[in-house]
Parts: sequence; C-alpha cells; structure tokens
Amino acid sequence: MRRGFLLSRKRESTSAPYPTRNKKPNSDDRTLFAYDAPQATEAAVRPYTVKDLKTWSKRNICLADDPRMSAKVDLRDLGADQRLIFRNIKVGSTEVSTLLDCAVLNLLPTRFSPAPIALENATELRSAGVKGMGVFAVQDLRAAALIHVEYPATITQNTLVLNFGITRTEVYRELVQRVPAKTRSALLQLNSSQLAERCDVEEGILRSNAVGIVMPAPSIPSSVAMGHNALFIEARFNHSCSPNVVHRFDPESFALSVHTIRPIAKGEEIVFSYIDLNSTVGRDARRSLLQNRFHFECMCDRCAIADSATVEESDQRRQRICAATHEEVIAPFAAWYRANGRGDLQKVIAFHLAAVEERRIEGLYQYPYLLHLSLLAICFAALEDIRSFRLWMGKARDVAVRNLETEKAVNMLRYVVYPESFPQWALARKMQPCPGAL
Ligand SMILES: C[S@@+](CC[C@H](N)C(=O)[O-])C[C@H]1O[C@@H](n2cnc3c(N)ncnc32)[C@H](O)[C@@H]1O
Repeated sequence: MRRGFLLSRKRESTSAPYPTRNKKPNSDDRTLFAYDAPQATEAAVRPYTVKDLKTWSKRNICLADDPRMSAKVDLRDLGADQRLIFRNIKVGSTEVSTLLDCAVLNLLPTRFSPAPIALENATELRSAGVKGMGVFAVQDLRAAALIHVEYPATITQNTLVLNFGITRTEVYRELVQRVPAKTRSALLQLNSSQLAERCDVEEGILRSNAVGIVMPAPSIPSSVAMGHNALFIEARFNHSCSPNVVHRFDPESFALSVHTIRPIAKGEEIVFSYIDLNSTVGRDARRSLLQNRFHFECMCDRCAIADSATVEESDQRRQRICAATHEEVIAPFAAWYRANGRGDLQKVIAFHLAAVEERRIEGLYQYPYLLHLSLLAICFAALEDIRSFRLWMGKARDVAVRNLETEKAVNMLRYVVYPESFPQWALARKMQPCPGAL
C-alpha cells in the first residue's frame, strides 16, 4: 500500500489526532469504508486545536490536476497530511455522500437552516442539441428570481491527490456507493461525456458533472486547498461563457440555489458558467480550460461564433471588462465630486452606461458590475431624476438579492420607494456655489 491513508474512526480516539508522517499505515486504514457517521451534527471528530491548524497551515496542499500547483509541492509528501473521511451527512430526509476534511466537517453548522423555496414550474429539461439535455425557461423570468434549489448527491474536496492507500477511481466508486439507492440510480443515468471511454462510470460522471462549490474553510493561507466539487442530479444546467444564472451553495442550509442574473424569456436555455470568467478571458483560453477540466468542447453562444473578427472583438471587450479596477470605475464620479460638482455629470453617466452595455453584450455581470449600477443610481440621484434613479437602484437591488445580501437589498428597496431618502439625493444642486459666495 502507498504511504498515506484516510482517517479511520479508530485513530480519532488516539492522542495524536491525525496520523503522523512517520507512522506506518496498516490494513486498518481500510476500516474507513465501514465508518458510518450519519450526521454532521454528531461531534464524532475531535475539533481542531489551534496547534493542529498551525501545523497544517504550514503545508501546501495542491490540486493534482493543476500543473501550476503541483510545481509547488512534492505530492509524495502529502499522504500523511490529508485528513479526509467519508461521511454521509443528513439534511432533512436527504443524505449527502461526502468525502471531506475533518476541519471542514467541524465547521458545518450543528443544525442546517431550512433551504429557500424556488419558483414553481419555472423550468423544464429537454434536448439542447449538441450539448445533450439542458434546462429551459417555461415562463418569462425576472432578474434575481430564485429558480432552482437542490441538495447535493455527493461532495468531495477537489484536492483529491493520489496520496491515499486507494486510487482515485476507488474513491469515486466508494463515494457513489454511499449515495442512497434511489438517488444513485438517477446519478448513474447522467452523461459522462468524453470521459466515459477513459475511466470508470462513477468517476466519469462525477468528473464531468460536478460543480465547484464553496465550503466553510479554516483560515489557512492556501485557500485553494478548500475547493470542493458537488454533484447535483437535477441541476443539469449546461455551461455558457455568457451565463444567465448564478449558482451558490449555502453551507448553512446545505443547498444549492440558482438565481437569474437578468430577465430570461420563455423558451431560452438557462445556463451558468462552470469556470471563472474573470480569469479566463479569451475564447480559445476558455475552450481549452473547459476541455481540460470538464472534457467537452464549449458550444455556447459566445464560443460558437464562426467569424474570427467577431471573436476578436468579443475577446477585446472581455479584456476591458475584466481589467477594470475598482479605482478606475469610481474615478469619473470621484473627479466630479472633488471638483465640487463643476464637471459634467452626463459624461460620468455615459461612461457607466457604456460599461454596462459592454457587459450586457458579453453576459458578464460579476463585480464591479454592481459598482457601475450604484454609481448610475448616485448620478441620477444627484440630478434628482426619479425615474432613472429607480431604474438603476432597482437593478442594483437585483444584484444584492441574487448575492443573498438581504440587508443591502432591503435598504435599496427603501430608496427605490423613497428616492428622496437616498443620501446623495439632489447632490448636484447642493454642491452649487451659493449665490454671492466668493
Ligand atoms: C452537468 S452536464 C449538463 C447537462 C448535460 N447536457 C446532460 O445532458 O445531462 C455537463 C455536460 O453537458 C455538456 N455541456 C455542457 N455545457 C456545454 C457547452 N457549453 N458546450 C458543449 N457541451 C456542453 C458536456 O457534455 C458536459 O460534460
């Protein structure tokens, strides 16, 4: 057996909380498979001490599939430092098969909060051509609508390096084996794309369908170590580089929720992004990342553009959008403000409207989109233009709603209803020099 192993129940009770590097693994390591702690609420694992975390923090953990990361660390060194255990977590009547680090398990809430309720009859599953099946809107959907809520079938830490006594294939097989029978048969119906010929069914399905989620993490320098993948059976949304929904996993309720980013027309396909569109900008780079990570050639609207001049134009637009810094976005308004309102506020408005339009064309609505919206609302408040203020403040509120920033969204709604209560209301007039002043 290779050096390195997963934590078994037996070891949890020993004085050393985790196997040490010098300790030789033995056949007991496999007792893990018989381990069955049913609830996240059960304190079966000793909580981490500060010392544990400090020791661990010094060590780099890497993504085996990511060449940038594996250069930093010797994979052979990692075996004894992984503290992953299989555990089925119960959320209401749902059971989630997980392979998680003890530190993450200990950070889960002792009681999950109720999941939010999605709009009923909002979507249907049907053919999406070359992409296989896809999810489509069956009614017009407004921006920030909650259209889908689902508990995962499986969750794994995505630092599944081959440093266990078992292979990655066995890990995936075990994880699927632990999924309750009814869900497991639905899981096994999922498409495993090009991976089907290269690996086990379970591995193919998990690797081509699981989506990245954020789990609670101890504060360690290598945050990438805490990346996780979760498999959802019903959320069969295809990928798009111009997504119209965002998904968020909430560890407090243990549910995935999917919100619309913009209004979606009845019949339109509902798509989210499988990758970080801020860091992978050009069409070719996006396609090769999706091919390497998810094993398909992206056929989304932006990637399927045939004309190379249009692709170039789109790439440049995306470059501009992704390169925009917070400072650059606020600069025009800040200059107007510093000049005591003496500049042309219409120019500031034109700057933000152009940026918002570029984002609409590319379907990129991540930060600092909200900043553009807020500054448009501020400009129109300064000019006492009630209609435009309500429009842009309303759009900013939609972003807060889909970001689950409830308090902010409530305040924004108050401003939509009572524009004059907005702090910058009539700012342009108030900043005019008083008649007779020197
Ligand atoms: C989570 S599944 C999405 C649902 C899937 N189409 C189905 O029939 O179950 C991910 C798989 O869908 C396909 N897919 C998703 N987005 C795609 C895209 N933009 N272009 C081509 N294929 C895509 C790929 O085969 C990928 O492995």
